[in-house]
Amino acid sequence: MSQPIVSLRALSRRFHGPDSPPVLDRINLDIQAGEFVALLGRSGSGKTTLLRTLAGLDPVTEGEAALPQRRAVVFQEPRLLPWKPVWQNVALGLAGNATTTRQRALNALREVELAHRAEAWPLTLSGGEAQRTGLARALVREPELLLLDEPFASLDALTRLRMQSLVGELWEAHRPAVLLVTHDVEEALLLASRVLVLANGRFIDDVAVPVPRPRRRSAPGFDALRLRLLAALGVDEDGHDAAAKAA
Ligand SMILES: Nc1ncnc2c1ncn2[C@@H]1O[C@H](COP(=O)(O)OP(=O)(O)OP(=O)(O)O)[C@@H](O)[C@H]1O
Repeated sequence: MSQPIVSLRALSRRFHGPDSPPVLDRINLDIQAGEFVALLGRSGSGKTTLLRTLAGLDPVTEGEAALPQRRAVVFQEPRLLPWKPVWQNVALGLAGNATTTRQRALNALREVELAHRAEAWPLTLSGGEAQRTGLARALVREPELLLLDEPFASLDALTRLRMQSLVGELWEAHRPAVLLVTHDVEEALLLASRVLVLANGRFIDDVAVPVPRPRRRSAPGFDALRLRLLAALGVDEDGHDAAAKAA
């Protein structure tokens, strides 16, 4: 296999001094170019901390991290600058003259089906449009590693479904490596080539998803993977704590 573009070795993260319990505990992780990885875990398991480390937003103090140069993040909230129109938010920080950066921003907006809102003010966007702007702002940088931190969590169910398939299409078109942090087992299985489960700062499962694309929940094997991942998360199908039910 070729050289991974992300390589973490014995990476730990503590927030309260060298003797505090680690939030990430000697993590090893390789991500290959173009691989779509989903990261599942219960609340507080360290998912965002890991994503922030891969984004270079959190320092590496224990262990080693090799990361690609071009990385981009889409957060749960789009974090747009309200005083700049949509296209300028997308173009923010791009190198080049005004004409080419505008053109690049417009191309990215077209890819997320938002070219018609290029001149709009962020506060006039719907939640889904704002998130698509965030996605365009990430794509325009042509990232080798795209980090998605629960990007659909605050969207309504239908918009969420549409965004999921849009992200799948964009990944197929551009093939960045992706790390998608999510709470949603089905979302992970619809999008990722591989699903990791984090608990107490360690990976407790690492599952390949050999289901052909475009993925359907009814595809053979999908449900077995869903049940396996729910079991790893320790919840039953209705979201109840499996251990509590067994007791
Ligand atoms: N800057 C920080 N300072 C101190 N503690 C932190 C900091 N960031 C995260 N933590 C702690 O690290 C643990 C893991 O947090 P993290 O946000 O990575 O979890 P998560 O899996 O993303 O949770 P959620 O699904 O609820 O977003 C939590 O106990 C959290 O309180």
